[in-house]
Amino acid sequence: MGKSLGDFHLTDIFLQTFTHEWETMEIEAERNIIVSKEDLSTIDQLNQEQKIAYHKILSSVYDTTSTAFFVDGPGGTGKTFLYRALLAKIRSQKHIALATVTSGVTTSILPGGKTAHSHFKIPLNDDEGKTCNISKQSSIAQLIKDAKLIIWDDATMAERKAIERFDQLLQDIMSNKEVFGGKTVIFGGDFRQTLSVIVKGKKNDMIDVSLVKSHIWNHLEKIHLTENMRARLDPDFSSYLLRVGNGTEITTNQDEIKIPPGINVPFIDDASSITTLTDMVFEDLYNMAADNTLPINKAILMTRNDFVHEINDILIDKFPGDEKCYLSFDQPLESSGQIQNEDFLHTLMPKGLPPHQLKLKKNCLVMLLRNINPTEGLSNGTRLICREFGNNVQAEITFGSFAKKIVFIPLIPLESPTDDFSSIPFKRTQFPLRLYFAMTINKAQGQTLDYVGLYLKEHVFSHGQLYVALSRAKTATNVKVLI
Ligand SMILES: Nc1ncnc2c1ncn2[C@@H]1O[C@H](COP(=O)(O)OP(=O)(O)OP(=O)(O)O)[C@@H](O)[C@H]1O
Repeated sequence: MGKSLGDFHLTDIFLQTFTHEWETMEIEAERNIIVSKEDLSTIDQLNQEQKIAYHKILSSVYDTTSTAFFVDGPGGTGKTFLYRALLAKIRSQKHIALATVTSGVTTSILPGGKTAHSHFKIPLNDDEGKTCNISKQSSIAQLIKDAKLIIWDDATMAERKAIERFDQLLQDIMSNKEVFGGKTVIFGGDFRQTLSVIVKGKKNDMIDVSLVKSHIWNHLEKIHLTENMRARLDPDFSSYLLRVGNGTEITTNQDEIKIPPGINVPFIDDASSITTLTDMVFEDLYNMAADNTLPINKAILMTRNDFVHEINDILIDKFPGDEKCYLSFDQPLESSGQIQNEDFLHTLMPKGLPPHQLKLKKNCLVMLLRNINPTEGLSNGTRLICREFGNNVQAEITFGSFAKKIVFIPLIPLESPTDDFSSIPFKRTQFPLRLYFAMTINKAQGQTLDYVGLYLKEHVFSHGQLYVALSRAKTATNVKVLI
């Protein structure tokens, strides 16, 4: 059974030594990131807009006058593609470039990507103090000092205070009062895709806490990408997406956006409509199970976790092959009455945790739920195909720089999220995996999918969420929406 550091009841001195060694390993890995041929090849593929941005940013990196940038572009305009080209160029010259994202969901999309919290120890909320927890003499500070470029993707999802603390940290480490201590920093994102910055916040509350309201905003040189590279083969679809994202698509009297007829799957009843949608998206389920070389890049997107589990259960039952079912070991983190009951804990399904009953089959697609080893390609959000089952799950990485690599996923203890107030705090020991037939819209951010099924079992709470979901697809013919 896997254990966490806390299970060993280590003394403070041991814990400090362990943390120090762990950090040293992480820094060493960061300094030695291997650039894949695929990432290097992105440099020659940049479109005109990306090329101009690429050269402008590189001249800031190598000149003495450094600039901070904001790369703005609707979904699919190749922001990530541009970052990958920049990271590949700088790292291939044996320099350090740090890739940061706001949310753990998107860490796997950038090579060597880590959350801002784990990279720069930025406090996540006000209770944790006002500055980043990094001393000027530490090896992390030295790494930051040595970095030629720092990229922070999805900065539109970050609270401005976090970015202001990051600015203070860089000024302190660099002993330089210029913005970001005179370092070349790129922020990027798409305000149309901002799902929620504050829990249950209204649009104006979200704007108030976002980067645009910070004094830093005016210091950022804006770079705009406009060509939708994801949907470039379907210009009408691309224009429709932009109207949805900009809030200019015509709405009904109830402020609802009409889904074009070709995309819409009419609702008859729950069971038959789900069958229609799943058959459309996964028409080749038998081929997927039989041919372990087939790239699987499709998913059904939904608004809520419990709906996702329902669809995943239906599809794993349909997926041909023998089932392997792993049962988790669940323990409460607080001791009181009802929550002591393990059977009750088994029924809980908070976000970011694997299910109590993890049903898998050979060649089915799963998503990793934790950063096990980002420098070796195992990040939160990494997509894998299950190959063999034993004490570990043997799986193959499907996309990105580590594609085709065989990895072993261990059993680990995972705690329920602290920001999920509907759940009881507990620890689940399970493989950190979830089936990938269906996922929440939130989890799909940053991805490009060959086929998207969208099941809106309840109204999406914002145009932004609808926009994120639809804009994962490349053409209108490869999107189906069931309402
Ligand atoms: N210059 C290019 N040549 C070929 N393909 C490209 C180019 N730029 C982007 N793409 C492809 O277009 C798709 C979308 O690109 P990317 O994910 O970088 O966009 P994005 O702006 O980061 O999107 P999102 O905001 O939705 O995360 C990807 O499949 C990417 O590989």
